[in-house]
Amino acid sequence: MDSQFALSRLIWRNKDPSNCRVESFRRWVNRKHGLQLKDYHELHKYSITEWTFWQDLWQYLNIIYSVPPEKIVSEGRMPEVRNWFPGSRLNYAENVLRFNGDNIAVTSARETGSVRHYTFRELREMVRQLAAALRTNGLQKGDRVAAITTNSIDAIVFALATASVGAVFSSTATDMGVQGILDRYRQIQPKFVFAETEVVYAGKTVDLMSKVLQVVRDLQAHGLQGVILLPSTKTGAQPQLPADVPNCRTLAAFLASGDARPLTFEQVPFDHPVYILYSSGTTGVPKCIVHCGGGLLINGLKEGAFGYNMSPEECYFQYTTTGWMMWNAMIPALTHGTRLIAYDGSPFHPNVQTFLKFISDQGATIWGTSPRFLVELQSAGISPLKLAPFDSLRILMSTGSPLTAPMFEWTQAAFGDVHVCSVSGGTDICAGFVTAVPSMPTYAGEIQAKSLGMAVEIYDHDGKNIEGTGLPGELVCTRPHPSMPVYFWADRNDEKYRNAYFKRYPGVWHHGDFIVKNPKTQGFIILGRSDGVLNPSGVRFGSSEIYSVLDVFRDEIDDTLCIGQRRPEDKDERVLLFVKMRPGRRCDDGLKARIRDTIRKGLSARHVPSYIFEIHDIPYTVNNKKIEIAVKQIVSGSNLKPSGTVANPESLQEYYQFRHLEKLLAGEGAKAKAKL
Ligand SMILES: CC(=O)CC(=O)O
Repeated sequence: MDSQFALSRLIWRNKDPSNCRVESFRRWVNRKHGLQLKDYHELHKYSITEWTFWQDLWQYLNIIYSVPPEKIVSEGRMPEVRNWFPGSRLNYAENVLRFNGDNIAVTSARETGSVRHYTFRELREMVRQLAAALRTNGLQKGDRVAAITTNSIDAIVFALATASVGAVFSSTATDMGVQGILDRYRQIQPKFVFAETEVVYAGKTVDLMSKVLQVVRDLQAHGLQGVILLPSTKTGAQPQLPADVPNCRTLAAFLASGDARPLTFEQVPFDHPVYILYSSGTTGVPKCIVHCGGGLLINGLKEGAFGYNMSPEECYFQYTTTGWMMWNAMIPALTHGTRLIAYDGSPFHPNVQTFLKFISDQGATIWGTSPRFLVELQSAGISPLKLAPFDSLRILMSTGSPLTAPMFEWTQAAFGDVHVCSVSGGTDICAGFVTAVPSMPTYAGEIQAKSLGMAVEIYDHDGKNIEGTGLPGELVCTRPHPSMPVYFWADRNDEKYRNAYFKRYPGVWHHGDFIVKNPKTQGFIILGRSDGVLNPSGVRFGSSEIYSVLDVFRDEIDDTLCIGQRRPEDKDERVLLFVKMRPGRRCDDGLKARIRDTIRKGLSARHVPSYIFEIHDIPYTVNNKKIEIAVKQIVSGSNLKPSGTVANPESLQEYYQFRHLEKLLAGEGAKAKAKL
């Protein structure tokens, strides 16, 4: 299917690839092992053939430990192999806090305009104080600490102080509803909860007190022992403490309850849990994915060093909430001495120009954003370089969903000579499977390569490797790596864990992404989630192929959603395209004809949807991912109770009418006749 690669065009090349940290590492591996690995691809091959690769990383990235590992890992197949570096003792927070000087560690900024810088020394002292208070109040290794918090210095301190004790941290964004929070925290039973009480988003002040109280009152029946309420992010005012919640204190009072003990780091095994994240299913209670400190540390350090050249000279701004894995994944940047920007608020308030200027003024060198944000910039006709120089920016990384080839081209042109890249992995590994490689060229629409140590392959339905064929298939990982989850919380017999990843291909991680590799460039294109693969008359393709060719309609179309419909009575699947129009525009027959024509020419006649419908809204998860599967299930006949992960659950209602297509179309036909 060559159409997939029609838009893959070379758009960027590093002028000095040999200076990249990944290249220094390759030369170091060659010297250490007497090898002659010529390029990234050979280094990757080594990384998935020899277990010593992980030991190389341990040494090269200077993991701090108190007891060395007895070995790297016991050889074997997934999912049994999860015990990496057995015998070792280390601490995630001790590694992350290895810098302790006067360079800025974290810039904590809010859309209200407040910007504060914290040095590594200050960060360490804040972690010390909080860890002392947590220990004084009874936090112990293995206990859980949860937060409902904005992305800020406080959240980073909560996570690191918790990790220093060997306890396990879990966070949700402040816009998560009561049910969503309880679905998560009832399962993990935190001992302490930190919660914001008043926040500002998109210019609106949001009082969180009643939501937080509902949550903590409920969690008291699930082992909660202490509640720490944060001041308003707008005014700094302290919250009113409720009389009926025992051990409820302000953050200031909680900190004051600690003592002057020095910061110590509990020495724990490599696979000791550090974070609990949640699967973003659209129905049912979320799975509680437990990640270990050693795995997220070594893999996070690897991605920072080799994907983004992180060092003390760099400043990394990842736009994220505390409810997305990118928040957890950004923290190891501190281990490189890299400054982090924690931003709380809407990028569109007071306007997107202010946000862009902020990024440039702060000197961000690495900026992580999403296709959705870039599309908004493009649609608004923004020329970023006219607003601000972005003279420090080197890397613009997009993740969360596929960045289409036209959007790659636009972004590259809009930001000039920066490394525009796309990466993909997910919550399940809190890392990337396919990633950015700054020493290699980029091609529009493509993710550059497999991440080191990740044995990514593409399987067909029968489990045959079809990676080299140019045909799309399932993204799988055939070898264990340390950032696999250690387990799911309260998952007796590992059942949910095995079902989630190993049911389809025994012994092989099935990730659920539909992916293709360009045999010419070796780059990857994620075509969508594989349970959303479109399959009319046996032709398999991904929704993002459709989204990609429809980018040309940006002036008229705000957003699109493409899914397959197959109701119990249908013999074959048909493709439905839903179109959300820009204000004042309509999806009339003329536009529908142009859409069909564009898809036919850009892809093929077989990709043309059976029906195109105008729709008011497109459902998204709170982490900005388009929800295809729930819509597919709805139009195919299922009734869904959306989970707290859906950002705009009311939007799903509109799709129920499309399960009775014939009736709907007959009605439309009658209306059209009546008009004549
Ligand atoms: C790195 C990622 O995988 C981010 C995401 O898609 O959620």
